[in-house]
Amino acid sequence: MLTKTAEHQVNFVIDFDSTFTQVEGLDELAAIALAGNKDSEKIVGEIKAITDKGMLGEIGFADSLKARVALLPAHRDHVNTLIEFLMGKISDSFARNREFISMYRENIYIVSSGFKDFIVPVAVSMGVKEENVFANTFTYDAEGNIIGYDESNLLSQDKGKVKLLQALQLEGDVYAIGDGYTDYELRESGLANKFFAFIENVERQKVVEKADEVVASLDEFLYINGLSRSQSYPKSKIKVLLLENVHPKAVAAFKNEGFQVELLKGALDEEELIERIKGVSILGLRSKTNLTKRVLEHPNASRLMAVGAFCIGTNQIDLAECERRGIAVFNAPYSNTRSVVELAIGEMIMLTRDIFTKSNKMHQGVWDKSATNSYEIRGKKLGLVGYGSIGTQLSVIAEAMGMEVYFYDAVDKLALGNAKKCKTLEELLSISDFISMHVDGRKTNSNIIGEKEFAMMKDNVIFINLSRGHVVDIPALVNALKSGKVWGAAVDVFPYEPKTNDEEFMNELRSLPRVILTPHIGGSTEEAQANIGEFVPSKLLQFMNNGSTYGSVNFPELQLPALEDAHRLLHVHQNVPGILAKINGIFAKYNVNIKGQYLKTTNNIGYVITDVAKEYADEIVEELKGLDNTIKFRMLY
Ligand SMILES: NC(=O)c1ccc[n+]([C@@H]2O[C@H](COP(=O)([O-])OP(=O)(O)OC[C@H]3O[C@@H](n4cnc5c(N)ncnc54)[C@H](O)[C@@H]3O)[C@@H](O)[C@H]2O)c1
Ligand SMILES: O=C(O)[C@H](O)COP(=O)(O)O
Repeated sequence: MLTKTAEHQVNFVIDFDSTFTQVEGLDELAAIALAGNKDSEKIVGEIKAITDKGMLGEIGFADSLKARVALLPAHRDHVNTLIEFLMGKISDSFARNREFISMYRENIYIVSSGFKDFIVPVAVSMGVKEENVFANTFTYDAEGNIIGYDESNLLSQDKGKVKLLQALQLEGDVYAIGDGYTDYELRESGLANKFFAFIENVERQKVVEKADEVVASLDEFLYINGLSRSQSYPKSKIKVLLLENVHPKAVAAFKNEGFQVELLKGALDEEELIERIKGVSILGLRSKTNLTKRVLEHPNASRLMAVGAFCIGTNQIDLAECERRGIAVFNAPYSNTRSVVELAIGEMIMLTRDIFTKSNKMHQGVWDKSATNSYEIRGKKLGLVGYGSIGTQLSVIAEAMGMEVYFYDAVDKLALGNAKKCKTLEELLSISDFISMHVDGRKTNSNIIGEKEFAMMKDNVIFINLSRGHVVDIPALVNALKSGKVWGAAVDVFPYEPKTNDEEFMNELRSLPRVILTPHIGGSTEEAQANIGEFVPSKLLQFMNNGSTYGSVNFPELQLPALEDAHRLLHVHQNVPGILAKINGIFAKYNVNIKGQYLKTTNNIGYVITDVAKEYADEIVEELKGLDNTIKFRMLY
């Protein structure tokens, strides 16, 4: 059975504010009651400050409660509004673990120094027994205004939780879960066997220090205690490392799912990456961080499951090594295509009108009005090297602007519009007025444009490289510019690029006239980065949550159905004959009911996904993991 139960009776004493729900109920009640009041911010601030002091044990609880209620001009209607608000603020990990709550209903207690008036409806809606909710109660006047609270209630007193638990005399072990000092006091008093500091919503150092265990989600608590839960392995224990300042949307996407996320602004070199990849399961990078074999084979990278290239190019990643290790890689193949195309068009116009020279002169006070060496792009021949997503989109737009488009691609591509296919690179180079590079960054594309290729070009050609730096031999381009073979150039990518904005850009192209230099920003628009920040995490999350690999650049591609009332076992293995039979042999041996099974292979690896009934023997997992040629195994609940 995967669904384990505690071997002996355990009572779960759970705090409400900032634990069961994400917020402090009384603070929120104050904000609701004071909405529109000119002193609202001040009074709510005072109430919150007192709440915090109480949580940290810096003032006695009874004093803190009295002070806060005295500041609270609330009515019964405000309490009703608060209840509605709190229904939407149940902590994520509690919301997804209703099954645990119903399974352990008899032994789950909500013990709070808050108020039953709003706690009971919220807790009961989640399956908690009303009789098991212990909290204070407000007193109201005839008009429904809150005028105080029941001061005889143990929970309104100092050490109220301790007194209540003494009175309850629970049988069996007691595990206290909460974010406040008063929750720890249950452990200190000996009434609780263990105290779990719950930090999903708020982390208080003084409380964390006292904890037997610190849990970032209810799943983590359930995992530690071998209890039934919604996640096979708690996401709060899974590390996501995002590099190169990926869009905040990406950070939010992973945080919202409960992962541990770290974001670094710059790229990392090999040594730094080896250091930082320790314990990381999901890595996000852009074009500047190289994920090499050396990094991948280091023991620090042993937890790596998935990589997101938050860009188009994936030449910086050793895809084959990732595949060999069962690490799925995803990218954003179209999210910045348009941005690159727009930049290329803009640069062609700027160069052919020699705008930068004129603009620089103007800044020095020189008025040089003349049409000499200034041309339209209309009617000129544009030669595209690489006719993929960017090349084709540029082809269509350039043609709409009146250019004659030629292209050369390593594979046979259908021409769009009136574009003309060139059979050889030489043919394309010899007829084009503008040459724009849009090949991918595979190693064999190193220096595909060098002295020989520049020599084949027309005189006064305009040359653009927005693809990858190593595609063009820079000294050869410098010579071609100096000799006048190339009239002007726009270069966005370089064989070596600074790791961060703090590093100086060093390149022989610096200071040459009619050369537009940009810091690899072809894809750096707000639109493109926001698109990428949504697209890549969505692929990574699908892989993590459901096993789907659709869109992966190195893995067998599978679009899997949602997981319904089953456990999903994901097995990655070397692609040798007989593995599927062996896997199914294990299922047959343990008489497991298979609900669905999917298999896809590449030349090197196989990916088998099996959905099975929730009840089966734990030994199956061990046997599957132990099968010869297994690369990776994981399980989804
Ligand atoms: N400057 C930037 O910020 C920026 C932004 C996005 C993409 N890029 C770069 O642009 C590249 C192209 O992007 P894409 O989306 O069009 O990729 P793509 O894979 O759709 O197209 C690349 C095309 O180049 C062709 N090709 C590869 N090697 C070739 C060669 N030697 N000769 C002729 N054709 C060759 C391929 O067959 C393919 O059709 C990316 O791989 C990336 O490196 C740069
Ligand atoms: O491959 C890409 O998409 C571009 O080179 C952009 O890379 P970047 O995200 O590092 O700017």
